Amino acid sequence: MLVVAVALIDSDGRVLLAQRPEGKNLAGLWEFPGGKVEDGESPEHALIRELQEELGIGTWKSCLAPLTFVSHAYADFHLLMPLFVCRRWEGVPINREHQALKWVRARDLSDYPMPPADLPVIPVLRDLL
Ligand SMILES: Nc1nc2c([nH]c(=O)n2[C@@H]2O[C@H](COP(=O)(O)OP(=O)(O)OP(=O)(O)O)[C@@H](O)[C@H]2O)c(=O)[nH]1
Ligand SMILES: [Mg+2]
Repeated sequence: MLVVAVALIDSDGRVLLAQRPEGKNLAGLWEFPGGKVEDGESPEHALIRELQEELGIGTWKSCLAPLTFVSHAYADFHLLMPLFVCRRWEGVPINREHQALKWVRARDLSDYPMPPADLPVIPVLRDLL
């Protein structure tokens, strides 16, 4: 499964985490906004679409910088997830689909339970920030 996600970074160097909705797999865990890449979509286009759907913000391909990727074997599928960094967008993120949104400092990321696939990303973000 190809999923694209983003670390949105604000002007204070905090990262936006979003709590997965009730009823979805991994409900309650804190994830990076994003979602599945649909047929015929580029990863960047899928991410721009998901940011609009999930957070009501707009951004541009030129503002998406590749950071790392995740490759993780879940019991029922293998997740391949490119993770972009984005520091410029228009609008203010609003919570349209998640249980909660939270701006988190890099050193505090481990206080928020994340999907197992995401754990290797934490030190990468700490180094970046
Ligand atoms: N968005 C996102 N998905 C993640 C992360 N880590 C991780 O394991 N995933 C997995 O990636 C898969 C797809 O995510 P998703 O549920 O957000 O997909 P989506 O937005 O397209 O939702 P939908 O299928 O309900 O329309 C899920 O199985 C989810 O558990 C993460 O940090 N961000
Ligand atoms: Mg999603």
